[in-house]
Amino acid sequence: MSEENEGFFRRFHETVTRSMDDVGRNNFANLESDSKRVAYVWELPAVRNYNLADDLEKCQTIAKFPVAKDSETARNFKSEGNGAVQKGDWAKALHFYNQSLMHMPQKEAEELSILLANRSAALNHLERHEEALSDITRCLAYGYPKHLQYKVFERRARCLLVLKRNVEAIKAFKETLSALDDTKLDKDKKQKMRLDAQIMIEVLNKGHVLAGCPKDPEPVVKTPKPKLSGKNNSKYPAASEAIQIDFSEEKGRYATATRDITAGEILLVENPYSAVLLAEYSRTHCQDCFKKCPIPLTCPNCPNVVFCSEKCLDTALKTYHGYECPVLPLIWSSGCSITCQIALRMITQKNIGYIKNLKDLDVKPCGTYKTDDYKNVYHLVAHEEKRSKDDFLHRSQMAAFLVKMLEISGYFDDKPRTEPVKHEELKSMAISEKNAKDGAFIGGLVLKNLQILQFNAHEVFELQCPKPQVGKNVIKHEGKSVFLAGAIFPTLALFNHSCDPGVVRYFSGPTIVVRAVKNICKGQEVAENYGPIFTTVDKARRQAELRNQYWFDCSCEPCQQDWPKYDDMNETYMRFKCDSDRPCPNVVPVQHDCREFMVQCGLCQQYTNILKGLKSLQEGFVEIEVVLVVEVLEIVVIVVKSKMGIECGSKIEIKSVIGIGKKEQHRDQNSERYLNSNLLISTSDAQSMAKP
Ligand SMILES: C[S@@+](CC[C@H](N)C(=O)[O-])C[C@H]1O[C@@H](n2cnc3c(N)ncnc32)[C@H](O)[C@@H]1O
Repeated sequence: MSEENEGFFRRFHETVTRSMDDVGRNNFANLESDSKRVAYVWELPAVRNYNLADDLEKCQTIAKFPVAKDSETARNFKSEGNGAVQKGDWAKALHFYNQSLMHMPQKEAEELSILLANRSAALNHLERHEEALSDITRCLAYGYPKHLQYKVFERRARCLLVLKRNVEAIKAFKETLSALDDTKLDKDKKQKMRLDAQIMIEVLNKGHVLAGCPKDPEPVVKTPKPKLSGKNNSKYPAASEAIQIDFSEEKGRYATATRDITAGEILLVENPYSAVLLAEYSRTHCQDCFKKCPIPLTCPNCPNVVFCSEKCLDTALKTYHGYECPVLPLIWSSGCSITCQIALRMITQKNIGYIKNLKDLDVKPCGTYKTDDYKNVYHLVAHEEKRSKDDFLHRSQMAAFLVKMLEISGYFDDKPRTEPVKHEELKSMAISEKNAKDGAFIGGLVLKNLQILQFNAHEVFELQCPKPQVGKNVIKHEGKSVFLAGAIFPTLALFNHSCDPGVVRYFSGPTIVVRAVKNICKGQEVAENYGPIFTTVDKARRQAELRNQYWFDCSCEPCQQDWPKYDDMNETYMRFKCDSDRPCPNVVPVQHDCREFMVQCGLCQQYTNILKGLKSLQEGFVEIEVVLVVEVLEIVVIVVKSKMGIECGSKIEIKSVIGIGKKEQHRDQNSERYLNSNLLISTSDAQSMAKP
């Protein structure tokens, strides 16, 4: 990939780093706070004189992200939509109207209203009546021309009829009648429509009385929110009361079971403190709740992001998107990774007044551990004491760049800008004098966020599940998890890793759900999975990955006892933990045709009774090949192969599940469970982050 395609941040980083001599580097290394580090970067001549406008001219990726809406592009899409209507291709028409709406500037209110009316027609034909109704309301709000309104009122009435909302339909037919007074239709047509509407009102009124004047049915209820099994923990409300957070010098904080936990229990349901959608999904998924948006609402100012509802649009505009909107093309084109975008969102989601009021951040918070309290996030592991000066320098440059973007966005003036960024504003990467103090404080927070996210961010997945194929004794699911966004979950971030984890994660929008996948006894650790697990990755690689990415030496059971991977397990012998009186870490291999029940350990020479182990195997073990997620919230296990006399195709109780998804997919996903967030630059999408 060419340097231009990679984004311009790398060039900025290299230029600034090269410009520093040993004295400058030493001065930087001696700085003691994050805000001083970022302020130092802005003082460097190479940063003050850095002309980003020059870089942008060379940057090819910027062309992918238009900075403003454009009526010509919008009108071209609209004509394509109208062409598709003439051919009766309503799905294509919907696609083009969506595109047109995305690009149409807000000042073209009448054109927007016509587009929405056209889209409602397409939706009605595609039998998406609820969505057609929403577009009709929107088109009227935009000022749909009076002489055409009879059309949308009549469409509204027909949609309501299909949805059996007859009382509302009567009202809509009455609205059609009054709107017909304003039409330019010829007399006969008008008369016919009037008669049709009157007949419908009469028939519906009679039917309504005959049926005993029932109320209209309520609109369809959305998917219920996932719920914890049992009560919430009073100190950590996102977690169940079955979990507590302990501390040790060598492992920091970690979760343990306060009582026996049964496989399948939901142990944590948490909203993210911050979450950011990957750029490649910004026009297909809601920027705020990550739902797929086949009928998008668009940002009034930019053509780059979509929303699923007025509620999400409103939330985003009033907070983070209001500020990010004018600089998003710059941020995406810089090539910065999703982690850097989360570090920025942790600021933009709150206004400058809130951020400036954050006091005594270094005092450890006590009391209830709330997910939306920045202080809790601030105290997550950042390993500052182990960082090199080069690491700090690189992150400080990223923080300086991100805060410069904030300045351009109007964040410091508490007023989101609406006009596109001008090239003159990019002739220096230093922050202006008037924002120096606030800039240093916020820069310090962004730098801290970058360090925290390195160890605590999660990837958010969307489960894509096409219809299952039902065959003889087997239901085949081709579902796959797609990496959609990055997020930080403050309570889940307190769970440590084990290569034989006790839980799995899945998502309902940006909300994370954590379920036990095995029985966990009271007092035992409830461990997460940071990526490598013993079933698929050998010990040396697991240890290297965990050391490199999370800066700890894993001493979990599979690492201590060097458990074999699935593929290396030998069917001719079984392995039993040495069960002698003395604590012995050995695993005793037993041939499958062994006739003894007391076998001797090669390490401690004591005897282990293997009958106990065999009995628990018989009770709990089945060979599970397929583990499915049904409607995201329910885990169901279907046996397709069993050595234990369980019928194929039957549903079984979960005793021990190693993950969600097909065995193969589980393997693929595991390496990507956590963001590779020690990296600041991503080359294309966040999946293929390149080393800085
Ligand atoms: C997401 S945090 C987990 C919570 C953290 N222990 C705390 O005190 O906030 C990740 C960090 O926890 C520590 N950690 C996680 N799993 C560990 C383990 N199995 N053994 C030792 N340290 C671990 C490492 O320092 C790692 O960088």
